[in-house]
Amino acid sequence: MPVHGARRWSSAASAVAASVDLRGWVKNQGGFVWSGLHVVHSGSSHGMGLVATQDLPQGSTIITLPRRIPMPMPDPENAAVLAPSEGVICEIANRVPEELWAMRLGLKLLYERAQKGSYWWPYISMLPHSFTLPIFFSGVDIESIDYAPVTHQVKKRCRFLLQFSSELAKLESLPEEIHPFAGQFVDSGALGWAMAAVSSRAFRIHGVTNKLCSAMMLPLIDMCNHSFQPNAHIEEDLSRDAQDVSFLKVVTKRNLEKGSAITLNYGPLSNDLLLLDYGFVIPDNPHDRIELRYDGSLMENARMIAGLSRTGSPPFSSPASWQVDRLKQLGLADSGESQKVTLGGPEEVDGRLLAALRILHAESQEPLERRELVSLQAWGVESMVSSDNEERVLRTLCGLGAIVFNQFKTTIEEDEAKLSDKSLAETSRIAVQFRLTKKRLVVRVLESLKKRLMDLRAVRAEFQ
Ligand SMILES: C[S@@+](CC[C@H](N)C(=O)[O-])C[C@H]1O[C@@H](n2cnc3c(N)ncnc32)[C@H](O)[C@@H]1O
Repeated sequence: MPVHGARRWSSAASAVAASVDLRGWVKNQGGFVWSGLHVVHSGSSHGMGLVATQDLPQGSTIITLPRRIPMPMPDPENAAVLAPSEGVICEIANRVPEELWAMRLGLKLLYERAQKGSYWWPYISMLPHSFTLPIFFSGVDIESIDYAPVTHQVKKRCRFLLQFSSELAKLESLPEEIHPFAGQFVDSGALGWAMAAVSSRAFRIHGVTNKLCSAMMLPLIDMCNHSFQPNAHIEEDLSRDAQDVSFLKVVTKRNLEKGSAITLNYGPLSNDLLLLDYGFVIPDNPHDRIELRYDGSLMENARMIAGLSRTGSPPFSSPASWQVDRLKQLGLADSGESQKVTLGGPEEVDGRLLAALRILHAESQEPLERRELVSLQAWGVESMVSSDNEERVLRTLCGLGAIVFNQFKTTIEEDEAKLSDKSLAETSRIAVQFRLTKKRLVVRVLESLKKRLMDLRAVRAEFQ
């Protein structure tokens, strides 16, 4: 099922000398690269990166790219100026589901990679040959992720790549002049390589002009690694000169010391997205969450695990009609996509899940009658139905956390022991790191819920 690297696929770009001076190329194309900026191998799992070889003050521009350097998806509305083979790219890109946007731009990358004399050769030849994204993991490593929402996505992407490559095999009947990949068969490995190159390196810039909304490959800028506390950011360059050449620039957000790695924030991404699209995870990621499908039976199990007896309320799996009405308002009464709820993230517990449990634990509808749904979805004394109801909600959430935690096949200690094995393959390491971050996240949420419970009990004791 996993796809294999693009080994068999030859590219025109590979004919270029292995070591291309990307900085020199950017400058030759009319861009600016600060003289103290160097491309280095970070010596860690981060791969290549950019470093400052001198101190630099905050607000300094370190890279500017002219408009012609970024590689966007060809615009089908400009069909008149596109080469016929590029028009074919636009056409096949339309068959790619929206959620796999990286594959669309990946087709353009493969197109350029196959063209002799492509403008982007110097850039493409510098791209990594392999990626640590889970579409390239072995079946064992995919299973070892041990987290259904992600393994499901990985398998879906692998299936798509295999199916799409057999669809693209039909392009073989096209005459070579209009064949988008210069007559070559694009296998699932080549497609996976391109999708990975794009998902891990393209940027979606939301600038002030409407031309900046689509994803683009940004040569050199894409050598910057990620940090949630970045020291640089990308800006649209509004001070264009008469030739309208500068387009995007990277500007320092802080004073840089000599030796600092230049980092950008790739966005408020969960570890799921970081793993799927970039092939790495961040321990203690503040944007990470555990995804669950809301289900009355699951809530009922959580209640039982928490040791809570049923008071006057019906089982959570068959709530009273007034409860169903409120759950419907939350979008949690019918099955479907909208039933995704989460634990973790800045709010710790998904507001809809919190509100649903407050509703399910209410013994009658009276205390809820005057309650707005938004209020039920927030933490705080004013959002509680009653302190007794809140205690039950918090305990049920702890039960839910325990269920989630126990679903993992290994313990935190076992994962830590595995990671201490220096001979562990990189992809196996990433899979274990991923599931470990999820478990630690559940532990953090549980600790925080227990603290809320203690605080609530302390307040209750004060008023008794
Ligand atoms: C936009 S590229 C950055 C340049 C890249 N390091 C290279 O070798 O070309 C994004 C990739 O860099 C690596 N990376 C970036 N930030 C990272 C981080 N904070 N931790 C681990 N790997 C990171 C991941 O492999 C990711 O897919």
